Amino acid sequence: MAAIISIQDLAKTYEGGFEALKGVSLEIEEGEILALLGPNGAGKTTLISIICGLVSPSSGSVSVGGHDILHAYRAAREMIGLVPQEITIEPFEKVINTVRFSRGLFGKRRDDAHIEKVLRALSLWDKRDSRNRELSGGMKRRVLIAKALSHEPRVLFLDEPTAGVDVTLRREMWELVRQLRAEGVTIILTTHYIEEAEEMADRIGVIDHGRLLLVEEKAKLLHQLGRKELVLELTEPLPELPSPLEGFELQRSEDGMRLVYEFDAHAESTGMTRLLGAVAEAKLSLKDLTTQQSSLEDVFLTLVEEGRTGK
Ligand SMILES: Nc1ncnc2c1ncn2[C@@H]1O[C@H](COP(=O)(O)OP(=O)(O)OP(=O)(O)O)[C@@H](O)[C@H]1O
Repeated sequence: MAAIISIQDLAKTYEGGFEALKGVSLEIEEGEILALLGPNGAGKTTLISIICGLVSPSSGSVSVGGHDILHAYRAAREMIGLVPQEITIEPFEKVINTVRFSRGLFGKRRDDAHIEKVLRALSLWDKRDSRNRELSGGMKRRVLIAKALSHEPRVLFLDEPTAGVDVTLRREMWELVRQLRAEGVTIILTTHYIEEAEEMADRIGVIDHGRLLLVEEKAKLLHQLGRKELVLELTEPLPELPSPLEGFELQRSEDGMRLVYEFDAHAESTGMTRLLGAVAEAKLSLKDLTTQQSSLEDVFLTLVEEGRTGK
């Protein structure tokens, strides 16, 4: 797949000297769903805002569909729909006019059929003649999405789409995002919710302190997460591995009181039965036996921690 967004060595230092982005390079492929994960203040919104032309970069370059965001701003911006974090809609305007107007801003001719399709997809059609201020918070959020889709963008940015949104609306949004992807729209979402990234994304990027720490296929990350550990706590210290256990890749703790066996939880054969047979043969006395699985959350925290300590 070809890259629809190409980000090269992007940096941003805000007035006052704060470095919000420190050299981010990233290729976003056409048709993918990319989730950007990161703690508060990591630089996610700054990154999105630069791509959408709301914040100017200090250095580096970005192109959208081959259009440079500085030199061909209009062409680049036209390809993008942005759903911002904060609700910004005219309170007294009717829903349908809000969405129509957004389309007009991009110089696109009026297309009521498209506006109807978008409003229906977001369960807003029945509310089309309501004033924005009469809507619930969740519905206002849908109006933001409808606005972002009004000009048929090829790339959709969702900045914290489901923050403060109830479970039903969250599910509906996920469904909508999938539909859009099926239509070929590229989607970039920022989130604090690891489960959201897990549920939705094709690739996951982790960002912290203005740096992109990792971008990885979700399937690969989940595979790594499929690694489990079996921990054997012994009643007595083991000075060395007894011969029945030699064929296994076991880690022995320094004090000799623990053995750790790593295995792939998805594999057909985990080797655990054989291992436990060998443990019995070696006549080891066990105090406890546990399995642990690292979650995406663990991986995320480890990465952020490593990124901070510069490992
Ligand atoms: N206009 C600004 N002037 C100065 N500093 C700013 C400005 N906008 C953002 N920052 C700082 O840049 C850093 C990154 O902010 P940004 O909003 O990009 O983070 P984020 O990852 O989107 O965080 P959150 O998850 O909280 O939305 C923060 O420390 C923030 O205080």
